[in-house]
Amino acid sequence: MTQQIQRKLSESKTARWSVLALVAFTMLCGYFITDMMAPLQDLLQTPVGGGGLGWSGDDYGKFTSAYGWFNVFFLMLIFGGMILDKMGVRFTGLMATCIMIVGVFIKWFGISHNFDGATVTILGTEWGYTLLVASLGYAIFGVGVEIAGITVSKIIVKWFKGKEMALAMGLEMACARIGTGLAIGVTPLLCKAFNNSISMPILIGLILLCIGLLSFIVFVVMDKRRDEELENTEEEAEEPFRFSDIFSIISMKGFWYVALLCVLFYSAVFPFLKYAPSLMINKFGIDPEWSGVIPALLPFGNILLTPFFGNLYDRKGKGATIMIVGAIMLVFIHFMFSIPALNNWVIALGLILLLGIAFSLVPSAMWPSVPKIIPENKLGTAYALIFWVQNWGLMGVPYLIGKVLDKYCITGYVNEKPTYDYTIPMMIFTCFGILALMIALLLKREDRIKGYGLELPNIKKPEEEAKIIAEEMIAEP
Ligand SMILES: C[C@H](N)C(=O)N[C@@H](CCCCN)C(=O)O
Repeated sequence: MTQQIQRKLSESKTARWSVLALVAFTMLCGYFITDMMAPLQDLLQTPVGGGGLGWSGDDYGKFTSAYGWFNVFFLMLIFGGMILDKMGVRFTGLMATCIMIVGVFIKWFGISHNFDGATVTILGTEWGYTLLVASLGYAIFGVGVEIAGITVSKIIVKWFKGKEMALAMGLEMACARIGTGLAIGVTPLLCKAFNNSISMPILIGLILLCIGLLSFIVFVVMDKRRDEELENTEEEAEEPFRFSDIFSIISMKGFWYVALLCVLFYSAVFPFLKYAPSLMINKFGIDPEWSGVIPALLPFGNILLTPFFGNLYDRKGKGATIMIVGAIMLVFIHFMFSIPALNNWVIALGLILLLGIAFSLVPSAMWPSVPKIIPENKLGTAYALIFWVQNWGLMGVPYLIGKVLDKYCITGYVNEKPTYDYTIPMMIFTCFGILALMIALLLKREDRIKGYGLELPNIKKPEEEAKIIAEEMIAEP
Protein backbone atom coordinates (compact mmCIF):
# COMPACT_ATOMS: atom_id res chain seq x y z
CA MET A 1 0.00 0.00 0.00
CA THR A 2 2.79 2.40 1.02
CA GLN A 3 4.58 1.68 -2.19
CA GLN A 4 1.43 2.42 -4.20
CA ILE A 5 1.07 5.83 -2.55
CA GLN A 6 4.75 6.51 -3.05
CA ARG A 7 4.41 5.63 -6.70
CA LYS A 8 1.40 7.94 -7.10
CA LEU A 9 3.21 10.84 -5.43
CA SER A 10 6.44 10.36 -7.28
CA GLU A 11 4.39 10.41 -10.48
CA SER A 12 3.29 13.95 -9.66
CA LYS A 13 5.51 15.87 -12.03
CA THR A 14 4.17 19.24 -10.92
CA ALA A 15 5.02 18.55 -7.29
CA ARG A 16 8.57 17.45 -7.91
CA TRP A 17 9.41 20.23 -10.39
CA SER A 18 7.90 22.81 -8.01
CA VAL A 19 10.08 21.44 -5.23
CA LEU A 20 13.08 21.77 -7.49
CA ALA A 21 12.21 25.38 -8.34
CA LEU A 22 11.86 26.30 -4.65
CA VAL A 23 15.12 24.82 -3.43
CA ALA A 24 17.03 25.89 -6.54
CA PHE A 25 15.98 29.49 -5.89
CA THR A 26 17.44 29.30 -2.38
CA MET A 27 20.69 28.04 -3.91
CA LEU A 28 20.63 30.83 -6.50
CA CYS A 29 20.63 33.37 -3.67
CA GLY A 30 23.48 31.53 -1.96
CA TYR A 31 25.62 31.44 -5.10
CA PHE A 32 24.95 35.13 -5.79
CA ILE A 33 26.48 36.00 -2.44
CA THR A 34 29.34 33.50 -2.80
CA ASP A 35 30.79 35.24 -5.85
CA MET A 36 29.66 38.82 -5.48
CA MET A 37 33.04 40.16 -4.27
CA ALA A 38 35.03 38.82 -7.27
CA PRO A 39 34.24 41.70 -9.64
CA LEU A 40 34.96 44.15 -6.84
CA GLN A 41 38.54 42.92 -6.39
CA ASP A 42 39.91 45.97 -8.17
CA LEU A 43 37.90 48.33 -5.96
CA LEU A 44 38.79 46.38 -2.82
CA GLN A 45 42.46 46.89 -3.72
CA THR A 46 42.00 50.58 -4.42
CA PRO A 47 43.54 52.72 -1.63
CA VAL A 48 41.13 53.95 1.05
CA GLY A 49 41.57 57.54 -0.16
CA GLY A 50 40.41 56.44 -3.62
CA GLY A 51 37.15 54.95 -2.30
CA GLY A 52 38.37 51.35 -1.89
CA LEU A 53 39.42 49.30 1.12
CA GLY A 54 43.14 49.28 0.36
CA TRP A 55 43.44 45.47 0.42
CA SER A 56 46.46 43.75 -1.10
CA GLY A 57 46.21 40.73 -3.43
CA ASP A 58 47.15 38.65 -0.40
CA ASP A 59 44.29 40.22 1.63
CA TYR A 60 41.84 39.39 -1.13
CA GLY A 61 43.20 35.82 -1.20
CA LYS A 62 42.73 35.57 2.59
CA PHE A 63 39.16 36.82 2.37
CA THR A 64 38.27 34.45 -0.46
CA SER A 65 39.79 31.46 1.28
CA ALA A 66 37.78 32.23 4.44
CA TYR A 67 34.86 30.50 2.68
CA GLY A 68 36.34 27.14 3.63
CA TRP A 69 37.85 27.87 7.09
CA PHE A 70 35.15 26.37 9.29
CA ASN A 71 34.14 23.72 6.81
CA VAL A 72 37.67 22.44 6.51
CA PHE A 73 39.28 22.96 9.91
CA PHE A 74 36.28 22.56 12.22
CA LEU A 75 34.75 19.80 10.05
CA MET A 76 31.48 21.74 9.98
CA LEU A 77 30.52 20.26 6.64
CA ILE A 78 30.99 16.71 7.85
CA PHE A 79 28.87 17.45 10.91
CA GLY A 80 26.35 19.00 8.52
CA GLY A 81 26.26 15.78 6.48
CA MET A 82 25.71 13.69 9.60
CA ILE A 83 22.95 16.05 10.77
CA LEU A 84 21.43 15.70 7.30
CA ASP A 85 21.37 11.91 7.46
CA LYS A 86 20.06 11.95 11.07
CA MET A 87 17.60 14.87 11.03
CA GLY A 88 16.50 14.94 7.42
CA VAL A 89 16.42 17.50 4.66
CA ARG A 90 13.87 19.92 6.14
CA PHE A 91 15.63 20.64 9.43
CA THR A 92 19.09 20.73 7.84
CA GLY A 93 18.05 22.98 4.97
CA LEU A 94 16.41 25.50 7.29
CA MET A 95 19.41 25.45 9.59
CA ALA A 96 21.81 25.98 6.67
CA THR A 97 19.83 28.90 5.24
CA CYS A 98 19.73 30.64 8.64
CA ILE A 99 23.51 30.17 8.99
CA MET A 100 23.94 31.80 5.58
CA ILE A 101 21.88 34.80 6.67
CA VAL A 102 23.92 35.29 9.86
CA GLY A 103 27.16 35.02 7.88
CA VAL A 104 26.14 37.59 5.27
CA PHE A 105 25.01 39.97 7.97
CA ILE A 106 28.43 39.79 9.66
CA LYS A 107 30.20 40.21 6.33
CA TRP A 108 28.10 43.27 5.53
CA PHE A 109 28.83 44.70 8.99
CA GLY A 110 32.58 44.19 8.49
CA ILE A 111 32.69 45.77 5.05
CA SER A 112 30.52 48.74 6.00
CA HIS A 113 32.68 49.78 9.00
CA ASN A 114 36.28 50.98 8.80
CA PHE A 115 37.09 50.38 12.51
CA ASP A 116 39.39 53.44 12.34
CA GLY A 117 41.93 51.35 10.41
CA ALA A 118 42.64 49.15 13.47
CA THR A 119 44.58 45.92 12.89
CA VAL A 120 45.23 42.72 14.82
CA THR A 121 47.95 40.07 14.43
CA ILE A 122 46.77 36.47 14.18
CA LEU A 123 49.21 33.58 13.79
CA GLY A 124 51.92 36.02 12.72
CA THR A 125 49.85 37.78 10.04
CA GLU A 126 48.36 41.23 10.31
CA TRP A 127 44.63 41.63 9.67
CA GLY A 128 42.69 44.86 9.33
CA TYR A 129 39.45 44.60 11.37
CA THR A 130 37.38 45.13 8.25
CA LEU A 131 39.12 42.21 6.55
CA LEU A 132 38.86 40.02 9.66
CA VAL A 133 35.16 40.63 10.37
CA ALA A 134 34.23 40.32 6.68
CA SER A 135 36.23 37.08 6.44
CA LEU A 136 34.57 35.68 9.58
CA GLY A 137 31.16 36.45 8.11
CA TYR A 138 32.15 34.83 4.82
CA ALA A 139 33.44 31.76 6.69
CA ILE A 140 30.10 31.37 8.52
CA PHE A 141 28.23 31.91 5.27
CA GLY A 142 30.46 29.23 3.68
CA VAL A 143 29.25 26.70 6.25
CA GLY A 144 25.62 27.51 5.49
CA VAL A 145 25.85 27.48 1.73
CA GLU A 146 27.84 24.25 1.62
CA ILE A 147 25.44 22.42 3.95
CA ALA A 148 22.57 23.80 1.86
CA GLY A 149 24.30 22.39 -1.23
CA ILE A 150 24.47 18.83 0.11
CA THR A 151 20.94 19.12 1.45
CA VAL A 152 19.58 20.15 -1.93
CA SER A 153 21.43 17.24 -3.57
CA LYS A 154 19.73 14.87 -1.17
CA ILE A 155 16.36 16.53 -1.75
CA ILE A 156 16.78 15.94 -5.49
CA VAL A 157 17.68 12.28 -4.95
CA LYS A 158 14.67 11.91 -2.63
CA TRP A 159 12.20 13.38 -5.13
CA PHE A 160 13.75 12.34 -8.46
CA LYS A 161 15.40 8.95 -7.99
CA GLY A 162 14.67 6.68 -10.96
CA LYS A 163 13.31 9.72 -12.81
CA GLU A 164 14.99 12.76 -14.35
CA MET A 165 17.59 12.97 -11.57
CA ALA A 166 20.57 14.27 -13.58
CA LEU A 167 18.34 16.74 -15.42
CA ALA A 168 17.02 17.99 -12.07
CA MET A 169 20.55 18.32 -10.68
CA GLY A 170 21.57 20.05 -13.90
CA LEU A 171 18.70 22.52 -13.58
CA GLU A 172 19.53 23.16 -9.94
CA MET A 173 23.13 23.89 -10.93
CA ALA A 174 21.83 26.07 -13.77
CA CYS A 175 19.99 28.19 -11.19
CA ALA A 176 23.13 28.29 -9.09
CA ARG A 177 25.01 29.54 -12.15
CA ILE A 178 22.40 32.28 -12.67
CA GLY A 179 23.35 33.39 -9.15
CA THR A 180 27.05 33.33 -10.00
CA GLY A 181 26.49 35.09 -13.32
CA LEU A 182 24.44 37.81 -11.66
CA ALA A 183 27.11 38.18 -9.00
CA ILE A 184 29.89 38.67 -11.52
CA GLY A 185 27.95 40.70 -14.05
CA VAL A 186 25.60 42.79 -11.92
CA THR A 187 27.54 43.50 -8.72
CA PRO A 188 29.84 46.12 -10.32
CA LEU A 189 26.76 47.87 -11.72
CA LEU A 190 25.02 47.80 -8.32
CA CYS A 191 28.19 49.12 -6.74
CA LYS A 192 28.32 51.96 -9.24
CA ALA A 193 24.61 52.72 -8.87
CA PHE A 194 25.14 53.23 -5.13
CA ASN A 195 28.05 55.64 -5.49
CA ASN A 196 30.82 52.98 -5.54
CA SER A 197 29.50 51.44 -2.32
CA ILE A 198 30.94 47.97 -1.66
CA SER A 199 28.56 47.23 1.19
CA MET A 200 25.31 48.04 -0.64
CA PRO A 201 25.44 45.02 -3.00
CA ILE A 202 26.02 42.82 0.07
CA LEU A 203 22.94 44.26 1.75
CA ILE A 204 20.92 43.54 -1.41
CA GLY A 205 22.29 39.96 -1.30
CA LEU A 206 21.13 39.69 2.31
CA ILE A 207 17.59 40.73 1.39
CA LEU A 208 17.60 38.26 -1.51
CA LEU A 209 18.69 35.49 0.83
CA CYS A 210 15.77 36.22 3.18
CA ILE A 211 13.48 35.64 0.19
CA GLY A 212 15.45 32.40 -0.40
CA LEU A 213 14.60 31.36 3.16
CA LEU A 214 10.89 31.92 2.49
CA SER A 215 11.16 29.79 -0.63
CA PHE A 216 12.77 26.98 1.38
CA ILE A 217 9.99 27.21 3.98
CA VAL A 218 7.43 26.55 1.22
CA PHE A 219 9.47 23.48 0.23
CA VAL A 220 9.42 22.31 3.87
CA VAL A 221 5.62 22.42 3.88
CA MET A 222 5.42 20.38 0.65
CA ASP A 223 8.00 17.85 1.76
CA LYS A 224 6.27 17.36 5.13
CA ARG A 225 2.96 16.81 3.38
CA ARG A 226 4.53 14.24 1.09
CA ASP A 227 6.01 12.34 4.03
CA GLU A 228 2.69 12.49 5.90
CA GLU A 229 0.93 11.04 2.89
CA LEU A 230 3.47 8.27 2.85
CA GLU A 231 2.42 7.59 6.47
CA ASN A 232 6.02 7.42 7.62
CA THR A 233 8.83 9.85 8.32
CA GLU A 234 12.05 10.35 6.43
CA GLU A 235 13.91 8.65 9.23
CA GLU A 236 11.61 5.64 9.35
CA ALA A 237 11.67 5.27 5.60
CA GLU A 238 15.39 4.59 5.54
CA GLU A 239 17.82 2.41 7.36
CA PRO A 240 19.16 4.81 10.03
CA PHE A 241 22.57 6.38 9.63
CA ARG A 242 25.30 5.12 11.93
CA PHE A 243 28.61 6.78 12.77
CA SER A 244 30.44 3.74 11.40
CA ASP A 245 28.96 4.53 7.97
CA ILE A 246 31.69 7.15 7.56
CA PHE A 247 34.27 4.38 7.57
CA SER A 248 32.37 2.30 5.07
CA ILE A 249 32.19 5.34 2.76
CA ILE A 250 35.87 6.27 3.02
CA SER A 251 36.96 2.70 2.44
CA MET A 252 35.50 2.79 -1.09
CA LYS A 253 37.87 3.57 -3.96
CA GLY A 254 34.97 4.87 -6.06
CA PHE A 255 34.17 7.46 -3.39
CA TRP A 256 37.76 8.71 -3.37
CA TYR A 257 37.92 9.00 -7.15
CA VAL A 258 34.78 11.16 -7.15
CA ALA A 259 36.08 13.25 -4.23
CA LEU A 260 39.48 13.79 -5.86
CA LEU A 261 37.99 14.54 -9.27
CA CYS A 262 35.71 17.01 -7.55
CA VAL A 263 38.46 18.87 -5.67
CA LEU A 264 40.81 18.99 -8.66
CA PHE A 265 38.21 20.00 -11.21
CA TYR A 266 36.46 22.57 -9.07
CA SER A 267 39.82 24.00 -7.88
CA ALA A 268 40.53 24.82 -11.49
CA VAL A 269 37.18 26.57 -12.00
CA PHE A 270 35.77 28.34 -8.93
CA PRO A 271 39.09 29.86 -7.74
CA PHE A 272 39.84 30.73 -11.37
CA LEU A 273 36.54 32.61 -11.56
CA LYS A 274 37.50 34.61 -8.47
CA TYR A 275 40.57 35.92 -10.33
CA ALA A 276 39.07 35.97 -13.82
CA PRO A 277 38.04 39.66 -13.77
CA SER A 278 41.57 40.58 -12.71
CA LEU A 279 42.97 38.30 -15.47
CA MET A 280 40.78 40.12 -17.99
CA ILE A 281 42.19 43.49 -16.87
CA ASN A 282 45.84 42.46 -16.58
CA LYS A 283 46.23 40.08 -19.52
CA PHE A 284 43.55 41.12 -21.99
CA GLY A 285 43.54 44.86 -21.25
CA ILE A 286 39.81 45.03 -20.50
CA ASP A 287 38.44 48.08 -18.70
CA PRO A 288 37.92 47.28 -14.95
CA GLU A 289 34.28 48.28 -15.14
CA TRP A 290 33.64 45.61 -17.81
CA SER A 291 36.06 43.04 -16.45
CA GLY A 292 33.23 40.83 -15.15
CA VAL A 293 31.37 40.59 -18.44
CA ILE A 294 33.42 37.86 -20.22
CA PRO A 295 33.80 35.68 -17.07
CA ALA A 296 30.04 36.09 -16.48
CA LEU A 297 29.45 34.25 -19.77
CA LEU A 298 30.80 31.06 -18.20
CA PRO A 299 27.97 30.60 -15.71
CA PHE A 300 25.45 31.77 -18.28
CA GLY A 301 26.72 29.09 -20.71
CA ASN A 302 26.29 26.54 -17.91
CA ILE A 303 22.64 27.53 -17.51
CA LEU A 304 21.75 25.88 -20.80
CA LEU A 305 24.41 23.21 -21.01
CA THR A 306 24.35 21.63 -17.53
CA PRO A 307 20.69 20.54 -17.82
CA PHE A 308 21.35 19.52 -21.44
CA PHE A 309 24.19 17.16 -20.48
CA GLY A 310 22.24 16.04 -17.39
CA ASN A 311 19.34 15.07 -19.63
CA LEU A 312 21.76 13.24 -21.93
CA TYR A 313 23.14 11.29 -18.96
CA ASP A 314 19.60 10.45 -17.76
CA ARG A 315 18.66 9.03 -21.14
CA LYS A 316 21.86 7.72 -22.70
CA GLY A 317 24.25 7.19 -19.78
CA LYS A 318 28.03 7.53 -20.46
CA GLY A 319 28.59 9.44 -17.19
CA ALA A 320 32.26 8.42 -16.77
CA THR A 321 33.05 9.30 -20.39
CA ILE A 322 31.38 12.71 -20.04
CA MET A 323 33.66 13.47 -17.05
CA ILE A 324 36.78 12.48 -19.04
CA VAL A 325 35.85 14.76 -21.96
CA GLY A 326 35.24 17.67 -19.55
CA ALA A 327 38.65 17.17 -17.92
CA ILE A 328 40.46 17.08 -21.29
CA MET A 329 38.81 20.37 -22.24
CA LEU A 330 39.81 21.94 -18.93
CA VAL A 331 43.50 21.16 -19.54
CA PHE A 332 43.38 22.67 -23.01
CA ILE A 333 41.60 25.86 -21.90
CA HIS A 334 43.87 26.71 -18.97
CA PHE A 335 46.98 25.92 -20.99
CA MET A 336 45.83 28.37 -23.68
CA PHE A 337 45.14 31.01 -21.00
CA SER A 338 48.70 30.58 -19.74
CA ILE A 339 50.34 31.48 -23.07
CA PRO A 340 51.35 35.18 -22.78
CA ALA A 341 51.17 35.89 -26.52
CA LEU A 342 47.46 34.94 -26.67
CA ASN A 343 46.20 38.21 -25.22
CA ASN A 344 43.41 39.28 -27.54
CA TRP A 345 40.02 39.60 -25.82
CA VAL A 346 38.41 37.43 -28.55
CA ILE A 347 40.59 34.54 -27.38
CA ALA A 348 39.49 35.19 -23.78
CA LEU A 349 35.88 35.09 -24.95
CA GLY A 350 36.36 31.82 -26.89
CA LEU A 351 38.18 30.13 -24.00
CA ILE A 352 35.55 31.17 -21.46
CA LEU A 353 32.82 29.77 -23.70
CA LEU A 354 34.74 26.48 -23.97
CA LEU A 355 35.21 26.47 -20.21
CA GLY A 356 31.44 26.85 -19.96
CA ILE A 357 31.08 23.55 -21.85
CA ALA A 358 33.72 21.77 -19.73
CA PHE A 359 32.16 23.09 -16.54
CA SER A 360 28.80 21.73 -17.64
CA LEU A 361 30.06 18.31 -18.65
CA VAL A 362 31.79 17.28 -15.43
CA PRO A 363 29.25 18.47 -12.80
CA SER A 364 26.26 17.23 -14.82
CA ALA A 365 27.68 13.71 -14.72
CA MET A 366 29.61 13.71 -11.44
CA TRP A 367 26.92 14.64 -8.90
CA PRO A 368 24.22 12.27 -10.18
CA SER A 369 26.85 9.50 -10.19
CA VAL A 370 27.27 9.64 -6.41
CA PRO A 371 23.95 7.86 -5.63
CA LYS A 372 25.08 5.06 -7.95
CA ILE A 373 28.12 4.48 -5.75
CA ILE A 374 26.75 5.28 -2.25
CA PRO A 375 23.47 3.98 -0.68
CA GLU A 376 20.79 6.61 -0.02
CA ASN A 377 20.91 6.52 3.79
CA LYS A 378 24.60 7.49 3.66
CA LEU A 379 24.23 9.98 0.86
CA GLY A 380 24.18 13.14 3.00
CA THR A 381 27.41 12.12 4.69
CA ALA A 382 28.97 11.06 1.38
CA TYR A 383 28.13 14.36 -0.30
CA ALA A 384 29.43 16.16 2.79
CA LEU A 385 32.71 14.27 2.68
CA ILE A 386 33.10 15.04 -1.03
CA PHE A 387 32.34 18.72 -0.38
CA TRP A 388 34.81 18.65 2.53
CA VAL A 389 37.62 17.38 0.33
CA GLN A 390 36.59 19.92 -2.31
CA ASN A 391 36.64 22.74 0.25
CA TRP A 392 40.34 22.18 0.85
CA GLY A 393 40.82 23.21 -2.75
CA LEU A 394 38.28 26.04 -2.68
CA MET A 395 40.02 27.41 0.40
CA GLY A 396 43.65 26.67 -0.41
CA VAL A 397 43.79 27.52 -4.11
CA PRO A 398 42.62 31.17 -3.96
CA TYR A 399 45.02 31.68 -1.09
CA LEU A 400 47.85 30.08 -3.06
CA ILE A 401 47.07 32.15 -6.16
CA GLY A 402 46.93 35.36 -4.07
CA LYS A 403 50.36 34.57 -2.61
CA VAL A 404 51.84 33.61 -6.00
CA LEU A 405 50.49 36.79 -7.59
CA ASP A 406 51.99 39.05 -4.93
CA LYS A 407 55.32 37.20 -4.79
CA TYR A 408 56.11 36.29 -8.39
CA CYS A 409 53.74 38.03 -10.76
CA ILE A 410 53.80 41.79 -10.07
CA THR A 411 54.88 43.60 -13.22
CA GLY A 412 54.45 47.20 -12.01
CA TYR A 413 52.05 49.65 -10.35
CA VAL A 414 49.34 51.89 -11.76
CA ASN A 415 47.69 54.35 -9.35
CA GLU A 416 49.41 52.49 -6.46
CA LYS A 417 47.74 49.24 -7.52
CA PRO A 418 49.87 46.30 -8.71
CA THR A 419 49.60 44.93 -12.24
CA TYR A 420 50.08 41.18 -12.69
CA ASP A 421 51.37 38.62 -15.18
CA TYR A 422 48.99 35.64 -14.93
CA THR A 423 51.23 33.02 -16.62
CA ILE A 424 52.19 31.14 -13.43
CA PRO A 425 48.66 31.08 -11.92
CA MET A 426 47.29 29.72 -15.21
CA MET A 427 49.99 27.03 -15.30
CA ILE A 428 48.91 26.03 -11.79
CA PHE A 429 45.29 25.73 -12.96
CA THR A 430 46.47 23.63 -15.93
CA CYS A 431 48.18 21.18 -13.55
CA PHE A 432 44.92 20.73 -11.64
CA GLY A 433 43.25 19.89 -14.95
CA ILE A 434 45.87 17.23 -15.79
CA LEU A 435 45.43 15.58 -12.38
CA ALA A 436 41.62 15.71 -12.76
CA LEU A 437 41.91 13.93 -16.10
CA MET A 438 43.99 11.15 -14.58
CA ILE A 439 41.43 10.63 -11.80
CA ALA A 440 38.52 10.64 -14.28
CA LEU A 441 40.24 7.82 -16.19
CA LEU A 442 40.72 5.85 -12.96
CA LEU A 443 37.04 6.36 -12.09
CA LYS A 444 35.96 4.90 -15.41
CA ARG A 445 38.21 1.90 -14.80
CA GLU A 446 36.77 1.43 -11.28
CA ASP A 447 33.25 1.62 -12.69
CA ARG A 448 34.10 -1.20 -15.10
CA ILE A 449 35.48 -3.31 -12.23
CA LYS A 450 32.72 -2.62 -9.65
CA GLY A 451 29.77 -2.22 -12.01
CA TYR A 452 28.45 1.04 -10.48
CA GLY A 453 26.56 1.71 -13.69
CA LEU A 454 28.07 5.14 -14.38
CA GLU A 455 27.86 4.48 -18.10
CA LEU A 456 24.17 3.47 -17.85
CA PRO A 457 21.16 5.84 -18.17
CA ASN A 458 19.53 7.07 -14.93
CA ILE A 459 15.92 6.86 -16.10
CA LYS A 460 14.53 3.41 -15.55
CA LYS A 461 12.35 2.06 -18.35
CA PRO A 462 8.68 1.57 -17.28
CA GLU A 463 9.01 -2.22 -17.50
CA GLU A 464 12.13 -2.18 -15.26
CA GLU A 465 10.35 0.04 -12.75
CA ALA A 466 7.26 -2.17 -12.75
CA LYS A 467 9.52 -5.15 -12.02
CA ILE A 468 11.15 -3.35 -9.07
CA ILE A 469 7.75 -2.34 -7.64
CA ALA A 470 6.40 -5.86 -8.03
CA GLU A 471 9.44 -7.23 -6.21
CA GLU A 472 9.01 -4.66 -3.42
CA MET A 473 5.31 -5.50 -3.01
CA ILE A 474 6.16 -9.18 -2.69
CA ALA A 475 8.78 -8.30 -0.07
CA GLU A 476 6.23 -6.13 1.84
CA PRO A 477 2.91 -8.01 1.83
C1 LIG B 1 30.63 24.74 -4.14
C2 LIG B 1 29.88 23.50 -3.81
N1 LIG B 1 30.60 22.76 -2.85
C3 LIG B 1 29.66 22.67 -5.03
O1 LIG B 1 30.41 21.80 -5.32
N2 LIG B 1 28.60 22.94 -5.77
C4 LIG B 1 28.28 22.25 -6.97
C5 LIG B 1 26.89 21.72 -6.94
C6 LIG B 1 26.76 20.45 -6.22
C7 LIG B 1 25.35 20.06 -5.97
C8 LIG B 1 24.71 19.35 -7.08
N3 LIG B 1 23.33 19.06 -6.77
C9 LIG B 1 28.31 23.22 -8.15
O2 LIG B 1 28.64 22.80 -9.26
O3 LIG B 1 28.02 24.38 -7.94
